[in-house]
Amino acid sequence: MVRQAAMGSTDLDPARVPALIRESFALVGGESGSSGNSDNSDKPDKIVSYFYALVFTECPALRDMFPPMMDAQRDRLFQALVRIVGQAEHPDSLVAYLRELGRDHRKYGAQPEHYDVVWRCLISALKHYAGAAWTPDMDAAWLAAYQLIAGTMMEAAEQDAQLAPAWWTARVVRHELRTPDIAVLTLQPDSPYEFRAGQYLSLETQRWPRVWRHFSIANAPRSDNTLTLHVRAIPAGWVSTALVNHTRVGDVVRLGPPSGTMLCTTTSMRDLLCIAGGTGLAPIKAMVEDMAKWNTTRQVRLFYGARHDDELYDLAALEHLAYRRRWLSVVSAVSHDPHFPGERGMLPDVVARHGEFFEHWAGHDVYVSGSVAMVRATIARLQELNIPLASIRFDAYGGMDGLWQPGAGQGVPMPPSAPAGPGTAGEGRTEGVGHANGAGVSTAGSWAAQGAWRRDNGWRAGVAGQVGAARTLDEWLVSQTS
Ligand SMILES: NC(=O)C1=CN([C@@H]2O[C@H](COP(=O)(O)OP(=O)(O)OC[C@H]3O[C@@H](n4cnc5c(N)ncnc54)[C@H](O)[C@@H]3O)[C@@H](O)[C@H]2O)C=CC1
Repeated sequence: MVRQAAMGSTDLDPARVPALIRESFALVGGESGSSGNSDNSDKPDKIVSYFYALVFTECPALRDMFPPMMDAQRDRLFQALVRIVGQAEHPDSLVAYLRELGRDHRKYGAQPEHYDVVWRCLISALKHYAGAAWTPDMDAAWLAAYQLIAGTMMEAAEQDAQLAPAWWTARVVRHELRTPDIAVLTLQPDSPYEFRAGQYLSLETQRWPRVWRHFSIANAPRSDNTLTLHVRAIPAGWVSTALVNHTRVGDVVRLGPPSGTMLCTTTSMRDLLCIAGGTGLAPIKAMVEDMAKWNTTRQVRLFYGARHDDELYDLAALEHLAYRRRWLSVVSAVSHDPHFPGERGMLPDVVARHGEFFEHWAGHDVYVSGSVAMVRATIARLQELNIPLASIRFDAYGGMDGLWQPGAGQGVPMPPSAPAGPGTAGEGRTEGVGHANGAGVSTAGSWAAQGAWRRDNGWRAGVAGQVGAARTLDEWLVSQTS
């Protein structure tokens, strides 16, 4: 019965799935994002802790895939749920994200049977905290959702396994301390690492096994296969501190697959406005380096901001590139030194000031990269300058997910109260959540349509097939646990 509901039978009208998912998520406090003042405010933390306790009880071997400290992991799972619930009306918009998540989970050693464990524990945890208000229709709605989630992830992982390793080892071949807090590292992966300029990767150090953090690749693809990362050591940031302060040439790290869609489109003829705050420069630098291989006509205005001038750690390289490529101009700005003789101010203000001279900011393709706060403030200011959202791309991670809701172009900024990613800002990106940019959101999808798409394309195995044999979710749960 439940499977039929997901596939569009009369048992559960598929059109009700998004509303049911939202309602049920609200029951466990999910509607407030993470913390709020309602009675539900601490439920998200509790539910995710409870979920992991169930997972590790049922399958103790899974504990070895996770880091000793689970705080960031808990946060990421909740953010992923928020994202899925937030886009429940548009499951087709989740497919690319879920495929990336599936590929990325190969590095943890995730197997198809693990998805079953996760499903049982997730639904048990949701029901436990929702209490009596939980209804059988909510079971069916979540099952429909999970069928898409797990099926898409497993399929992507399986396909990726034919093409690429689950992870790469890479040796540090260069380590430059540009400031006491910022290092530029060059890595030599052990086998070909294919990526596109503007993408990011996840990285694990030997010092902190199983703790993965995201960093943008700061270079265009090179013939020698090396990768450069820009890393700022964050106080109490395990991986970033290890990379900046405790990593030496010859050390080995592990890399996950490249992700992200903040790519420079070669088909557009428009000039570029690039805005980079601090180490957020990394993906922008990669794009500019890439453009140096093929661009001749498009003007690129790059605004590069730091708090103090000694933190403009890559300015010399940018100016050198601008000298050789006349289509590139770089404006550097310092925000926290009132005596700095050059351009002063926060990046959005500096960009707005220069817009007076460039009446055509609105005609530019815009790329923004930096902290969550910087990206939010910059997008808000760009909107004041009548720059259409559809022309703005940003490198979003973790906490940026809450910035977007389906609807227009690249997305629609939400109020600042939208969920941010506590505890991980500054450590690159939040693991397991990925980007929120891309080519807009289609409104054509539905859970039913996605189910049909899966079926037509031979969606098989895993949760979908197994649950299908049971008549109700509870029946299936009993059959799985007995
Ligand atoms: N390492 C990497 O590969 C990447 C890092 N990032 C993120 O970039 C950020 C870089 O941080 P930091 O180097 O510490 O730079 P930062 O926080 O010192 O900011 C640099 C500049 O950005 C602007 N800015 C910062 N906060 C702002 C706000 N609230 N409103 C308006 N403008 C603001 C200011 O002009 C400031 O001088 C981190 O959050 C990091 O996670 C993003 C992409 C890639």
